[in-house]
Amino acid sequence: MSGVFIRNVHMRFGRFVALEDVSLSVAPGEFVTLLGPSGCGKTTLLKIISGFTVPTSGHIEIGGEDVTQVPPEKRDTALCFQSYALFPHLSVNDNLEFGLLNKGMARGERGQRIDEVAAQLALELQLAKLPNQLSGGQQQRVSLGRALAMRPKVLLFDEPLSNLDAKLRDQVRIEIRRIQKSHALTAIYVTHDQAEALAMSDRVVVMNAGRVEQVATPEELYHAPRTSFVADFIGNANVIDAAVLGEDKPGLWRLQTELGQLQARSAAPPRAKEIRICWRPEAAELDGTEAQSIEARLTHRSFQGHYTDLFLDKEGCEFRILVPQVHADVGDLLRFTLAPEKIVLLEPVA
Ligand SMILES: Nc1ncnc2c1ncn2[C@@H]1O[C@H](COP(=O)(O)OP(=O)(O)OP(=O)(O)O)[C@@H](O)[C@H]1O
Repeated sequence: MSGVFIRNVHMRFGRFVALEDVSLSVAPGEFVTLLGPSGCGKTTLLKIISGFTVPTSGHIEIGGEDVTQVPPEKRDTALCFQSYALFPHLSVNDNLEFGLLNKGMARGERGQRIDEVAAQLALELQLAKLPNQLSGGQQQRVSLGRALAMRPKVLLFDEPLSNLDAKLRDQVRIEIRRIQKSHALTAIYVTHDQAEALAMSDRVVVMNAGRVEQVATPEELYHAPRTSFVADFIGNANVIDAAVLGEDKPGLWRLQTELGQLQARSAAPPRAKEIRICWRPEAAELDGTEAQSIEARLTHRSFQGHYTDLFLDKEGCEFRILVPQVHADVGDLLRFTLAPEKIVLLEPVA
């Protein structure tokens, strides 16, 4: 088992800074996702870990060894791309076997590995076909199978499920996770799909414009985002500005906001006098027992099945709440409560 250590990596393309001082430690057997919007540097970082790109400065360690200058084929990693990079003249079976042959694996074991991944990825009936006789989703699964069959110390994935339909994507996600866990492989997975990142990962690295915004478990990212970027990128959040007035009791902060004075509970003190705060739409309660309440006008409602999405406005400050049931019409004034524990203190206002 090998961990990956990324230390102070910078990457410049000419004058453009693609990665700025990125550091990250991935434990052996851990599944870590790089998540962020298009162009934030996820693929560049993955290419640096796999050895296809050498960083402008900084270091990569795999299994305790500095591999920054080691070529990709000499690192025990397998990279599974979004574009499949299959050998067009080889059958599916031979594509899956290629890396195993290069590794010098015995025939019996090769056959066993291929049968195993073919079954896991529902490719048993495709083994004799050539890549151009497969659908896009099947090609993507062959590419994935090729990486999984190798069982390298570190598995690297770049949006490997982008061409699968929703149902197959769910199944393959579970398979990837099962194989990775059962062989205790270290995995680094790139996606811009936050639902995928939350569902699959031990920890998620949220990236923004070449920098790491936050590294945390999915639960932590959702409930305790550190910045408004993270709060907004992971699920839905109401983000507003607040001025810190003081500490009413230890860990209970009084804030002045557009919604009036609010109390927020946080063991860590606010990072400045003027900060952003957020809360999740489902954190508010209509008819709640909490003393801290807010009155606002309903501007739109959208029925979602087991809950209703309410859009509210208080003197120009707009926000959303999710409630299980509501008997109110657009234009009505609604009172809802918001517990201080549900309000998260974010970064200083720039
Ligand atoms: N070889 C290169 N030369 C110049 N600029 C590059 C090069 N490779 C990447 N970049 C730039 O670096 C930035 C990060 O690219 P990268 O592919 O890492 O983004 P990403 O987060 O993976 O995006 P996506 O989700 O769209 O794949 C982009 O602005 C891209 O244009």
